[in-house]
Amino acid sequence: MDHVIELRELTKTYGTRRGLTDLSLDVRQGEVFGYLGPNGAGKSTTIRLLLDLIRPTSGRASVLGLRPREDGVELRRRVGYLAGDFVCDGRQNVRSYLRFLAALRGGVPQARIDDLAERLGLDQATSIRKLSKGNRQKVGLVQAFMHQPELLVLDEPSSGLDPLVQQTFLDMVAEARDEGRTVFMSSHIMSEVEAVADRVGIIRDGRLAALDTVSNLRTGAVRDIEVTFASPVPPEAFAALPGADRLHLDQDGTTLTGQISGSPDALVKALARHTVTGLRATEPALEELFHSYYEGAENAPRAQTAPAA
Ligand SMILES: Nc1ncnc2c1ncn2[C@@H]1O[C@H](COP(=O)(O)OP(=O)(O)OP(=O)(O)O)[C@@H](O)[C@H]1O
Repeated sequence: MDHVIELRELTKTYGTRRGLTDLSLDVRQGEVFGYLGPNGAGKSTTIRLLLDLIRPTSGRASVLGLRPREDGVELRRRVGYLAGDFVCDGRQNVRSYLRFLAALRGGVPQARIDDLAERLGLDQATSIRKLSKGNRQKVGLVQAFMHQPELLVLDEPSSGLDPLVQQTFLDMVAEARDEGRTVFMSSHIMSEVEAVADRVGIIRDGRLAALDTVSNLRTGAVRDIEVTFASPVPPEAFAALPGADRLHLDQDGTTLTGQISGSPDALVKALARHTVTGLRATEPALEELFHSYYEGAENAPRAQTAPAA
């Protein structure tokens, strides 16, 4: 099975409201797939459809080769799911709550639960009822990871976690991938998706606005550049470069500024014919790409500051 998740023209309407429109998407075995989008874009709708928590208006979904509707029981056994609105309640403490969930999943070694709880800094002696939001989220993470599922489906998994715990979570995701598991995670936090995802899907208004690797998404982006030369260079030196139609050489011929879109390869080769004394170029962060995609797909992804060199 190459594709752990296959979505075909998946559409979900809520009365007259459109949750998701014609979504087709494949998630490959063993990859971490980051699913990004602003509030109300349709991320949770997609995730709920995967797990048969809601049913599509049209289109179809296949998860681990199974059909969410018909094979729900098997699917839940093989998937680790963290809901965006994960709630846990009850009089028991964290340890007995997790043991209860572990039993539902056919048993999980206590050492595995203890290890995850310890890494996340979750005190299992605390009463579920008294947990803070962040600690409830940790319970949600432990229950999603503990049975070592083939597929992890995580809706806003970092919500409420402090930065150190967020890092631990990212380590857990990377380890899951190293073990051959697949992770589908929605997020608002670009830096975490950038740090861990192999591919990214950007959803806007219920439609897929972009789907690619982080590096390919960046390739189409615009970089700001500034280059200084030891001696004047002729204006025609950079006139015919692909993607470099917005470059400007100053009157002295020693400073080149402007923007370049796509691969910087041709520019680098043209620069190599001269003595370069300074070079500043921006590396567009996923965050800027993301904002440009959901603010208006017609705008080219645009980099901001943060010198790359
Ligand atoms: N039960 C529902 N009834 C009516 N409309 C709904 C329902 N659930 C979602 N929607 C609508 O569907 C659209 C997509 O919502 P969804 O919750 O999937 O977005 P999201 O990307 O997960 O957003 P967020 O980041 O805010 O959780 C929104 O316009 C939302 O108002």
